[in-house]
Amino acid sequence: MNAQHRAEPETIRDREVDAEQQHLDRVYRRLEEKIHEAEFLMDDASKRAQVGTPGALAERDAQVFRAGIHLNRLNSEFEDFLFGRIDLLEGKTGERGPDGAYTSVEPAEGAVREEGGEQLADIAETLHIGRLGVLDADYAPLVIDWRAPAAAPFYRSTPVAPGRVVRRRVIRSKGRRVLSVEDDLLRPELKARLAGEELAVVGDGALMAALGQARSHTMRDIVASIQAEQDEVIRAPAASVTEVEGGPGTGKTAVALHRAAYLLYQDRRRYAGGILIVSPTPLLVSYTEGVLPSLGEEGQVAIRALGSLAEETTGAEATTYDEQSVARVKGSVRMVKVLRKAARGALELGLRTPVPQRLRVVAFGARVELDADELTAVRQQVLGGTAPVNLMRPRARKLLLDALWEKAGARRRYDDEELAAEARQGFDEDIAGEDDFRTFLDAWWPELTPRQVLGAMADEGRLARWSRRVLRPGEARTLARALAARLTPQGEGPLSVHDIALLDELRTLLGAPARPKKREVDPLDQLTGLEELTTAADRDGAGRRERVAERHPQERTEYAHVIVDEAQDLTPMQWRMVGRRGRHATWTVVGDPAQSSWTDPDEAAAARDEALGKRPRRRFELTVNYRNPAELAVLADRVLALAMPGVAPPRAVRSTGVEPGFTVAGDDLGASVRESAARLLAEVEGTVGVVVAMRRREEVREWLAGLGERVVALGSLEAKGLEYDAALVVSPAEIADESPAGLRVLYVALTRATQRLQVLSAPADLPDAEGVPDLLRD
Ligand SMILES: Nc1ncnc2c1ncn2[C@@H]1O[C@H](COP(=O)(O)OP(=O)(O)OP(=O)(O)O)[C@@H](O)[C@H]1O
Repeated sequence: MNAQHRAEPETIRDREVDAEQQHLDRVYRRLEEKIHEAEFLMDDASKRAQVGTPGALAERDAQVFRAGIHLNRLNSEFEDFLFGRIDLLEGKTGERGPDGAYTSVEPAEGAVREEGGEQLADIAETLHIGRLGVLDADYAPLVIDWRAPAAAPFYRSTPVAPGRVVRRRVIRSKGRRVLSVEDDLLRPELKARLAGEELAVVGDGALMAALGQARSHTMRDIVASIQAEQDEVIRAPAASVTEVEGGPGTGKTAVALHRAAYLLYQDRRRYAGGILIVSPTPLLVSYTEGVLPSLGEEGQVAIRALGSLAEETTGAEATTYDEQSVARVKGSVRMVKVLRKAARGALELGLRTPVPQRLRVVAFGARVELDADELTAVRQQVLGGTAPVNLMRPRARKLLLDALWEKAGARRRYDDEELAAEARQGFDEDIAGEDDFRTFLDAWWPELTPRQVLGAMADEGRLARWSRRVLRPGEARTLARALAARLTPQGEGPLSVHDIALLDELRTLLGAPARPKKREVDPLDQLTGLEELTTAADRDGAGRRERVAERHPQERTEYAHVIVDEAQDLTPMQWRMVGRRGRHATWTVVGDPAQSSWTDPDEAAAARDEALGKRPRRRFELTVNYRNPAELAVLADRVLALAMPGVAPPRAVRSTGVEPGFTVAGDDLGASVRESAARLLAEVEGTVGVVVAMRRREEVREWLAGLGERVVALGSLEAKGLEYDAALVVSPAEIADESPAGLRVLYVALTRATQRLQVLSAPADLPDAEGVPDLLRD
C-alpha cells in the first residue's frame, strides 16, 4: 500500500478523529437499541414460562438461547468494533446491494471532471467497515461487515487499480473511543471533495503501524490491514481446491483463518457441516485459535493439531514426538500395507484370551470337531474378503457353521433340498446359540482395537513378518523398538504424533464399532436475532426458515471445508487421515515447500493429490514477508539458497536497522543460552522464542526456568508457524544435522523473529572470528 508522508496540522487530525468518533457514537447508540431489544426478548421469554404448556416452554428456551447468544456476541465485539472506512466516487450504475451500498466497482463516466488542468471529483459514498454489519433504523448501512462484498474494495483497491476508492482509512479504537486514524490516498492525482470540503488525509498508512507492534503469545487478526494479494485468497470461490504457497511470514496462516470466517459469513448454511483447520502442533493451535472468535465466528470451526485429529474416533491424543528416523517410517505410505497385515495377523495372537486351537460342538447327537488346520483354512477363507477385520466376524461365524455342517456329514442325510435348508437353519440356531460356540468365536475372532494392533507391532519378530518386502529390516527394527519403548503389548502408554495417523488408519482397517454420536448444536445457526444487524438477504424470512430446518445433530468426523495449514509438513499417512475427514469437502491448503520437514516430497505429493481428489485447483502465491525485517531476512535467505537452490525468497517490506547478533557459546551451553535469552528479554517488549534441536527440547526448559512467561523454549519442529519479537537460534549446525530435511527446518527457525534475531554457536557450527556460523556465512 502506498504510504503518504506528510505533516498535517494537529487540527486536521483532531477534526478527522472527531468525525469518526461521532460516527462510532451513532453505531453504539444503534447497538444499544439492539441490546435492549435482546434483553426485552429475554424478559418476554421468561414471562412465557408462566403459561407453562410444553410448547410455550420450548419456545421460551429457544428465545432465551437466541437472545443470550445475541447479547454475548454484541458485547464481545465491542472492542475494536469499527476499524475501516472508504470514500468512494459515484459508481457506474446506481444499483445497490443487499447491504445498502452501491455495487459498482468502476466509477461513473462523469465521476471525475477536468477543470483548469486539475482533476476534480466529489465523494458520492462513504462506507464504514467493521466486524459485523449494522443498519440504522431505516436500513441504511452504518457499518458494513468486513466479509460483505461491499467491503472488498477496502482490501482490494491499490493505487494501480483504485476502482471507485479515493481514500482508504484505518480507524483505531478502544471500546467506545476512537484513538487515531491512518489514511492511504489511492487516487492522489484527484482533488476530491466531501460534502463541499477538501478530502483530508491523515497519517502514514496502517500496515506498517500494525507490523511494528510487539507480539504476544496469541495471534492477532489482520482485518484492518489485509493486503490485496491476501484478499484474493480469502475471497476465492470455495467450489474448488484453493492452494496457497508463500514464504515465511507472508500471512498464510492469517489468510487461512480469515478465509474460514469469510466462508462462514458467505454461506453459513453450506458450512453448517463444519470447517476443519488442521495445524501441525498444539502450540500453533493455541497461538491461532483466539483469532476466530475475535472475527465473530465460533462453533462451526474446529482447529485441531495433527496429534489430536483422531480424538473423536480413536479417543487417542499424542503427547510425544518421535525421533526423525522413526517418524520417517511411521509417516511413509508403505505403512498402509504393514498395517493391513498387522490388523489381520493380530487376530491370531490371542491378545485378550488365548486363541483356541480346535472347535468342538455336539450335533446330531455326536461330537463334531474342527482341528487347527481346518480352523486355519476357514480363517484364510474369511480373510479373503475385503471388509474391515472386525466386521468380518459374521462371515467368520457363517463359514465356521458351514465347516461344521460339512464335517458332521449333514448334507448326506437330506435328499430333499427344502428339508436340508430347514435342517440347516435349525443346526445353525442350535450351534450358534451354545455358550461354548460363542466363547470360542470371541476368542478366535476377537474384536480388536487400533491400540491393541499397534501394541502388537512392538514385537520385532512379528513386525518383521508383517513388513516383509515393504520395510527394510533395519526400518522394521527401528519401528518395533520405538513402539516397545513406550507401549505395553496391549498398546497402552503415551502416543506420539505420528502414531495418531497409524491408529486412524487401523480404525478404518478394523472397522471400529459405531459410537453413540454427540449431539452438536450449532450456535451460529440460531442467531436469528442478529439478522437485523446484518444484511437484507439475511433478513429474508425464507432463509431463516431453512436455517431452522438445518438444526440437525452434526456428525463431525467429516467436514464441509478443510483448511490445512503448514501443508508441506504432512506425511503421507497424515494426508490419508486428513483426507478421510474431507471426502466430500472443498479445501484450502496453505504451505511453503521450502519449510518442509518431510524427507520424501514425492511420496507426500501423491498422498496429498489423493486426499484432495479430482476437484479443479486454483493456485495463489503470496510474495511479501510481513514478519521479518529485511536485515534478518537476508540471513534466512542464505540458508534457503542452500536448502532449495533457485527458490526465490519472499520480499521483506520492513526495515528496523537492527542487524542479527552472533555469539559463541562458552563451555556451559546452558548458561550461554540463558544469558542470551535474558539479554533479548531486556531488549524487546514482547515475546522471546528460543529454538534448539529437537533432542535438546527438555534441557532447554531447565536452562530457561525462572526467566518468566515472555520466553518460550521450542524444539526446532515446534517452531513452525509461530513468531516472537526476538528469536534465539541455538546451534544452527545441530538443527541442520538432525535430519535430511534439517536445512529447511533451520530456515524455519531463522524466520520466527519480528524484531531481533540472535544466533548462538556451538563448536559444531565452526564460527568465524565474528561468531558467524559456517552455515550462515555469505
Ligand atoms: N495484511 C497484514 N496486516 C498486518 N499484519 C499482517 C498481514 N499479513 C500478515 N501479517 C502478520 O505477519 C505475520 C506472519 O503471518 P503468518 O503467521 O500468517 O505467516 P505465514 O505465512 O503463515 O508464516 P509461516 O510460513 O512462517 O508460518 C503475522 O504476525 C501476521 O499477523
